[in-house]
Amino acid sequence: ETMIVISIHVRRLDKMMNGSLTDWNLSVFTLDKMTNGRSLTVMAYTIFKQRDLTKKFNIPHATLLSYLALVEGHYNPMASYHNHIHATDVTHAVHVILKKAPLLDVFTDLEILSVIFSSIIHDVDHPGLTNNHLINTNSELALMYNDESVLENHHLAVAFKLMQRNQCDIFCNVPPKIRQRIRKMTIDMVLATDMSKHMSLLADMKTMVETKKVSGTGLQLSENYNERIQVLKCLLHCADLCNPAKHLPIYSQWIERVMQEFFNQGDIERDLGLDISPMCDRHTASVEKSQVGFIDFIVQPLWETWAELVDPYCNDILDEIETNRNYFQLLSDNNETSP
Ligand SMILES: CCc1cc(COc2cc(C(=O)Nc3c(Cl)cncc3Cl)ccc2OC)on1
Ligand SMILES: [Zn+2]
Ligand SMILES: [Zn+2]
Repeated sequence: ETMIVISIHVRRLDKMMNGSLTDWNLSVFTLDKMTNGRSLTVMAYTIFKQRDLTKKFNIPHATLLSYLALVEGHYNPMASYHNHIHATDVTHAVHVILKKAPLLDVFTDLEILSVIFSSIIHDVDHPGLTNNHLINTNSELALMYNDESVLENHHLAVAFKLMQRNQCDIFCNVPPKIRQRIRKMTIDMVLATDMSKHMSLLADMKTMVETKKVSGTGLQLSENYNERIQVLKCLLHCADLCNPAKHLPIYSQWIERVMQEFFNQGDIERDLGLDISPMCDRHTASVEKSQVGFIDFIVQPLWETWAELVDPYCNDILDEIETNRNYFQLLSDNNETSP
């Protein structure tokens, strides 16, 4: 599609979505159908406009549209989960979390630009395989990145490389020092989406909870970069893990997709005679059990710590997670009892 067609989509949807954009349970699947598979460009452009980021950072509209369309086109359509719709979902989640009362006026425009930019690009060109699989199969990517946060390093390299394309440097009018700060924050946040960093991220957040007095209104963050980036890393990580916090019809579609992706990897590992990765064997995996485990060990502890540190009022999210967890626990019990 030409830029004109996309900007027509954007303008038309901008009006429609204006109200619903901050709706936590907006269906990005419906949005993607409405935008002919351009939900990331439309979502991201609308958020940039609503937050006045194009004006604040002097981003030419055509450059923004070109870069967003280029990034969207570099998400892997063959990945059933880690495609451009996941990026739309995470970008939308970051936008909605940032709008919550305790976070209003906490972050600078630069930090808001950086975390929204990070969510847009955070999984670009994902192969639909895990880091461990890429390492165990001696892939080119693992070789390139010495087995360390292989995918996350790749997403970052691709995103910044694409910015060098003609008329795609969205930070062309940003002073070099500020560009450098955006780049540093983006690298730190996207590297922190590596699940192998989850436990240390959670531990650091719990430390912050211990030391941080959350004032009556919102989070009081110091000027210290490490403290501020810590919360931003967690924000993006929470958004990356927001599926179980959505209404069941939406959450179920993400389960379908992640299962398909994991099982596809398991099929490859079986064919190669490798050990099949956890939850990736379609012949033995229990979807219900793995979701209960995913919620109990990863998602609920993360969101509960987020609530303690930042948003004591995100009970609606914690309630949704618990409701979904109990639903899959029930399914799992029934599968046990009934033969
Ligand atoms: C049977 C396959 C299976 C796998 C799981 C775990 O479930 C999920 C896991 C993930 C999940 O692990 N996402 C992810 C993140 Cl946040 C960061 N880096 C890599 C990855 Cl893969 C995202 C969504 C899920 O369910 C909706 O539950 N069942
Ligand atoms: Zn990722
Ligand atoms: Zn992701």
